[in-house]
Amino acid sequence: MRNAILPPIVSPGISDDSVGQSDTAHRRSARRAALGVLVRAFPGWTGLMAALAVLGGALPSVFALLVGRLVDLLPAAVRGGFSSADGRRIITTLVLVGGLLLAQEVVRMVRELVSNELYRRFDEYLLSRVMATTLGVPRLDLFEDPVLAAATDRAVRIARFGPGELVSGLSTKWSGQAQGLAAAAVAAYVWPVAAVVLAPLWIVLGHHLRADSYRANPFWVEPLRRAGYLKRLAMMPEWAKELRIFGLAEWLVHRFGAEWQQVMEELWRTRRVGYRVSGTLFGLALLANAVVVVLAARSALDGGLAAGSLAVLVQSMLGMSQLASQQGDVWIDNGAIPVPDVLAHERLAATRVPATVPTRTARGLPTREISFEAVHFGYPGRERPVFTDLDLTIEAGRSLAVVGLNGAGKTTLTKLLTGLSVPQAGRIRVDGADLAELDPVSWRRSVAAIFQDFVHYPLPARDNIGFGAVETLTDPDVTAVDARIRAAARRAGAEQILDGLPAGLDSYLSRRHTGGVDLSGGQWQRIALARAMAAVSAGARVLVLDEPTAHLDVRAEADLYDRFLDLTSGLTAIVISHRFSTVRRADRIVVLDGGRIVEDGNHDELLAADGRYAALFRTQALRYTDGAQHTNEKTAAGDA
Ligand SMILES: Nc1ncnc2c1ncn2[C@@H]1O[C@H](COP(=O)(O)OP(=O)(O)OP(=O)(O)O)[C@@H](O)[C@H]1O
Repeated sequence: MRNAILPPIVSPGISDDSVGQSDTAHRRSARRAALGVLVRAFPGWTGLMAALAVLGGALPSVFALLVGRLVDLLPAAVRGGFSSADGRRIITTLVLVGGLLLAQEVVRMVRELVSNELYRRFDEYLLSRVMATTLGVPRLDLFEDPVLAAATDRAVRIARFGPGELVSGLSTKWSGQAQGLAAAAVAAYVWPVAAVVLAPLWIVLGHHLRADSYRANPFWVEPLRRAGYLKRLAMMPEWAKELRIFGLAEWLVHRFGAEWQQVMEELWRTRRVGYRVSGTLFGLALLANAVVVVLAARSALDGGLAAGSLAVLVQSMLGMSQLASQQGDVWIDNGAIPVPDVLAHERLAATRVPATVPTRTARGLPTREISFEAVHFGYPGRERPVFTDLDLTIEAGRSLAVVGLNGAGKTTLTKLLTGLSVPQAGRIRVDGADLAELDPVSWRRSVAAIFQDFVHYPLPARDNIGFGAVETLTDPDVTAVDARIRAAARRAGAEQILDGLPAGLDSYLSRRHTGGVDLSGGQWQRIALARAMAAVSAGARVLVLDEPTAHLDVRAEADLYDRFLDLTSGLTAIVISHRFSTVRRADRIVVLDGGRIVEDGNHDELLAADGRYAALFRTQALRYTDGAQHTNEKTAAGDA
C-alpha cells in the first residue's frame, strides 16, 4: 500500500516517445565516442578482438556449409561405401567438421582472453584519465564551480559502471552481428529470396527491440536512483547511528518498497507500449521464416533445391536471427554512456589550468611577509563575494589568529593563501612576488595546512602522518622515516596514540581493515596535527591551523596551548578558531567581518579597544562562567 505522506514520485517522462528517441541518439553518439577512444588508445588489441569476433561469428556458417555438403554426399557414399570417391569426400568433410569444431573452441578461448585483457586495460586507462584530469587541476574549481562540479560528478560516474564493460559488450555484439551477416550471406548464396526477405526483417526487429529496451531501461529513472540511495542509507556505517536513534528503519523499508514499486510500474508501462510494435514484428518474422521453410521444402521436393542446400538454408535462417540479438547492448551502454562526460570533463578542466606560467620557486619563502592587496574573491554561482577589497599583511615568522562569525570568510582566506583558490582581482604577494608567479608545487611544500575537514585516511598511521611530506616516505632508510614520523607525532602530542596502536606505525587507522583501529575525533585531530608537523620538519614555513582544537577535550586543549609556541615557533602561523583560549595565544589577532579586516591587534589591545573582538570574547567567557559556575572570566576563557 502506498504511504499517504509520501510525495508523488515523478518519473522524468520515460513514456514520452521523443525522449526515447533523443535517448537513442544520445546512446548512439556515446557509443561512437567510446569506440573512438578505445580504438585510439588500443588499436592493435581492438583490431585483434574485432578479427576474432568476426572469425568466431563466421565459423557457424562454414559449419552449415559443411553439413550441407555431408547431406548431399551421404546417399551416394552409402551406396558406394566409404572406399568410393564420395565416401572419401565424406571422410574429408567429417575431418573438416572436426577441425572446425576445434577451431571454434580455440577462437572462443582466444577471444575471451583478448577481450578480458582489453577489458582490464581499457578500464584502467579510462579511470586513470579521469583521475589525471581531476588531480591535474591544481585548484578547487573542479568542486566549487557549479558547472565544473556537475561535470566532475558525471565523469566520476564512470568508476561505478566500469568502462571495461564496453569491451565485453563489443566482443559479444560483434560476434553476434558477424554470425548474422555471415548467415545472411550463406542464405543469399543458397536461396537469395530467403536472405532478401528475412535479413531486413530481423534487422528492423532488432532496432525496435533495442529502442524498447532503452525506453524500458530503468537506469536513469528517478525512482530507481532514489531507491538506490535508500538502499545505501540502510547499509552504510556512516548513517547507522542516526537511523537507529531516530527509529528510521521502518520508514526506510517502507519508502524503499514504495520507490521500488514505482520503478516496476514504470518499467511495465513502457514495456507494454513498446512491445506492441516489436511483438507484431516478431510475429511477422516468425511467419516469414515459416513461409520460407515451406517454400524451400517444396522446392526441394520438386527437385529445384538440393537436400544439402535445404539443410544449409535452415541453419542460416537460424543464424540470421542473430541480427535481432540484443546481446552485449547493455554492457556496451554501461561502458559507453559515461565516455562523452569524461571527454567533456577533460575539455572543461583544460580551461582551468592556470594561464600564468610559474617563473619562481617558493622554496624558503616567506622570509618577510605575505600580503593580500585589494583582494576580491567570490565563489562561482554565489551572488555575494566573500572579499571585496581585502588588505592584510601577515608578518613572516609570527602567529596570526583570524576571528569572525560563521561564514565571515576565514577558511576562504586560508584557501587563497595556500593557492587552492585564486583571487578574481587584487594580488597575494609572498615577499613581494605574486603568488600566481610562484611554482605551485614548491609553494604547497612551503605551506602546511590542517583544515576543519581534514582527511581520515583509512591507511596505516605511518602514511597518515607521513603524507605531510610524502616525498620522505619513499626514503629507503625506513628507520629514519619512522624516526621522523615519531618526532612529528611528539611535537603534536600524538606519541601516546601511536604507542597504543596494536601494530605501531603499521596499524591501519580504519576498522574496515582486519586488525585496524579507529580513533576518536580528538585523536584524529592530533594525528592531523602530526601530519602538519611532518610537513614543517620537511621545510614548510607557513602553518595554517583551521580550528585546531575543535575536537579536543579540555585537557587535550590545554596540552595543545602548552605546545602552541613550540608548534608555531619560527613559522608564519595562521590560526583560525572560535575558541578564544586558542586565539589569545597568537602574536596578532584580526577580526574579519563583511569581507574586510575590522579589528587588528593583540589580545590585550583588542580587549582594551572594546570593539567586536571584546564583545565576542565576553560572550564566550560569560557562557563558560554561567555554565560552570566559575567566576573568573579569565579562567573561563581558557587562560590555563
Ligand atoms: N565551496 C563553496 N562554494 C560556495 N560558497 C562557499 C563555499 N565555501 C564557502 N562558501 C561561502 O563563502 C562564505 C565564507 O565561507 P568560509 O567557509 O570561508 O567562512 P568561515 O568564516 O570559515 O566560516 P566557519 O566559521 O563557519 O568555518 C560563506 O558564505 C560560505 O557559505
